[in-house]
Order: sequence, then structure tokens, then C-alpha cells
Amino acid sequence: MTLNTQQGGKGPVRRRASTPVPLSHQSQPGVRGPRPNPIESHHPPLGSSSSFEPGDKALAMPHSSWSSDSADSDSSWESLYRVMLLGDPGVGKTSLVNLFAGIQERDLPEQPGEDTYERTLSVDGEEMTLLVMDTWETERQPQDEENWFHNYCLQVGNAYVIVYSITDRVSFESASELRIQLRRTRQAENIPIILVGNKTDLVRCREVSVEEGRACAVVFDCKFIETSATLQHNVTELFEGVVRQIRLRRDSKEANERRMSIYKRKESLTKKARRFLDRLVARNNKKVALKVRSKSCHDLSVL
Ligand SMILES: Nc1nc2c(ncn2[C@@H]2O[C@H](COP(=O)(O)OP(=O)(O)OP(=O)(O)O)[C@@H](O)[C@H]2O)c(=O)[nH]1
Repeated sequence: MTLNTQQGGKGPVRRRASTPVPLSHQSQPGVRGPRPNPIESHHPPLGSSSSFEPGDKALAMPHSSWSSDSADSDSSWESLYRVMLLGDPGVGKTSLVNLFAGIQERDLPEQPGEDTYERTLSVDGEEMTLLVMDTWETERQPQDEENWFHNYCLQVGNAYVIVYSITDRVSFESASELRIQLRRTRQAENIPIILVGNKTDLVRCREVSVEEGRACAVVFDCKFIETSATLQHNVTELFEGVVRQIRLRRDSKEANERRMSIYKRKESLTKKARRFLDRLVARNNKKVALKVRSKSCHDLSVL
């Protein structure tokens, strides 16, 4: 993986944790600054900060989705993808995002607060810009604010990385709950979700086995990888996987749309009947599907 910073090769772009990225944020590689739009006032230029209020309606507009037909789904929109890190406190989200951003421990600011990083990755010869957001907090006060903020996070991501620590079973259970919450919030969407078991270097303290992690990913229909931020093990693979998962969906959506428009024109009644029967058979073959999924859930380069 090649990490290319923007802004003329300076370090990764940071944003403040308290600055939700407006849902309509769109940038083209190399183009900085907000586009003129009604919620512009909430989105400061990169590198500067702003605050937000829970319940801010302008920010809570419906998110763009893979299946969106809105005007926002043009090619410029697709040049920047929001990746949300979710998970219990202490599981290693910040450590993972720091590795993504190329930040060494000694360079970390004394006052934490910069939790969002934008970098362009080159994977398989193609560049993609990710905005990785380590803004998930579970101890916000008051509760209303926490609920609003969680809901916001679950709405705005183009991809999700749900992290647990393999040394902490409670964090594993929270990860499953988060997956359920995500499914509820983004029901109809096929967004990439990667379950990450971090801290694999702590072998003797392991509370969650690889098999359990994998089984969870199969049941919840997401990808799975184990990492160690401390040893920098599988971290590159994780973020490359995020890029590939986004790309696979983007490409398959485009291909599907093309195929469907041709198909709809040509499809005969017999074909429609056959398709219906195929679906019926597929539904009855859930067991087979589960087996196939369990084989591929750890392969982040396939759907
Ligand atoms: N041994 C080991 N420690 C890790 C690993 N990843 C993170 N840690 C440590 O776990 C602690 C918590 O890591 P963070 O990255 O701050 O975790 P977080 O999920 O961002 O926590 P919050 O900011 O509270 O949400 C730190 O002391 C890290 O050094 C890992 O892979 N192995």
C-alpha cells in the first residue's frame, strides 16, 4: 500500500473529533475546501475546526448510499469515502488510525482531539481517498447527545470498521451489538463492514478465539481480520481491504446497473420465471451459502 498525502505531500490531514463531516462533503483528489452548498457553514476548511450541536438538522440529512439515485452520486462524490471506526474504549481504534495516518507515538499531541484523517491510498494501481473517523465515543454526557452522535456515526459512513480486543470478551459482544445496530440503521444498503479482532500480540490474554471472530463475521455477514496495532500486523491489509471492499461494491453496483438496464429490455417471461425459481432454490440453500461465506469472510479482496 502506498500512502500519498494530499496538500502537496504534507502529513495526513487531520480534523477535530468534534467536527462531523457534513454528509454532502465531496472533494476531488487535489481539490480542497468545501463546495458551495446549504450546509457549508458547518464544514470548515480542512485543518480547521468547528463545533456542532446535537439535533442540528442541517447535518442530519439523509446519507448518500450505494443505491442512491440522487444527484450526489456523481463521480466526484465517489472520490472520497468516510470510514467509521467503531468499538468499545481501549480496543485500539486510535492506535490503528494512527498507523493508517503514519503517525508515530512520539509525534502524538499531548492533548488528544484530532481524530479524523484523510489520506489517499494506492491499492492495486488505483488511488482512493479515505477519510478515517475515530470519533466513536461511548461515554458522552448527557445521554441524549451520545444517542444523537451514535446515530449520526451510523448514518454517515461509507464503510465501517468494528474493532474489538481479542483480550476482552465484553468488547467482542459490543462489536456484535454494533453490527446489529448498523444493520438496523442501514437496512437496505450493502455497505462494507469489517470486524477486527485487535491485540493479537497478547497471546496469553486471549479471550476470544479466531474461530469465534470468524463465526461472528459469517453470522453477521461482514469481513473479518485479526490485527495487532503494536506489532503493526495486518494493519496495512485492513485498510487495503477497506479500499477493495468499497471498490468492489462501487464496481458491482455500476456493472449491475448496466446489466440490469440491458436485461430489463430483453427479459422474456420465461426468463423471469426462471429467475424467480433460481431465487427460490437459493433461499433453500442457505446452508451452502453460509459455508461459502465462512470460506471467504477473511478474504478482504472479494465480496
Ligand atoms: N498489546 C497491544 N496493545 C494495544 C494494541 N492496540 C492498542 N493497544 C493499547 O491499548 C490501549 C488503548 O488503545 P487505543 O488505541 O487508545 O484504544 P481506543 O479504542 O482508541 O480507545 P478510546 O480512545 O478510549 O476509544 C493503549 O494503551 C494502546 O497502546 C495492540 O495491538 N496490542
